[in-house]
Amino acid sequence: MSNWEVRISSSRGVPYYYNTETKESLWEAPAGLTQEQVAALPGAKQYLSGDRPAQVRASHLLVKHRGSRRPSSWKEQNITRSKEEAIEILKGYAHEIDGSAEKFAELATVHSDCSSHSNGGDLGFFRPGQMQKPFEDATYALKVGEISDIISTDSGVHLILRTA
Ligand SMILES: O=C(CCc1ccccc1)N[C@H](Cc1nc2ccccc2[nH]1)C(=O)O
Repeated sequence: MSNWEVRISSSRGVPYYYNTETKESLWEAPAGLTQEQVAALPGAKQYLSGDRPAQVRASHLLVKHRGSRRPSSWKEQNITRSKEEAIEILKGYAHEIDGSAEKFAELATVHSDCSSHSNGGDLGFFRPGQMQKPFEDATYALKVGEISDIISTDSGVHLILRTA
């Protein structure tokens, strides 16, 4: 069949169709493909399935470690703590936060290794395909107002508060 696949536009956060052979991109499904053929394209299940709300909003508190993809932050030029140490530190914050959104923003501002610290950890709205998968899945699994368990991404270990 054709060399079409479904991808996500990270700038617009919406799916588009990309032909890996002709390098052509389309916002709408290529003409001539049946509904079934579109649904069978690589990426269709992940990016076309409509069961997730279009966008969510979350704040997070990130503690990086030496295995982080970028072991540096506004706080610390060269982060050398182990992942285990990072998890222990984050457990301490989770205990202090104790489910409070206000405490979450306070601690994220002071302790988060992400630039979003300057905004209480707020990342703004995002859609499926824009954030690292473990982060996206954990956020969508939360109800608004809920705080996640500790989750791990290539960036480090996080606490997530879903806000919308
Ligand atoms: O990628 C960013 C910026 C994220 C951001 C989005 C929207 C508003 C403000 C910040 N910062 C990384 C750390 C990081 N890794 C993450 C992975 C998932 C979600 C948020 C993350 N933050 C880093 O600093 O290494």
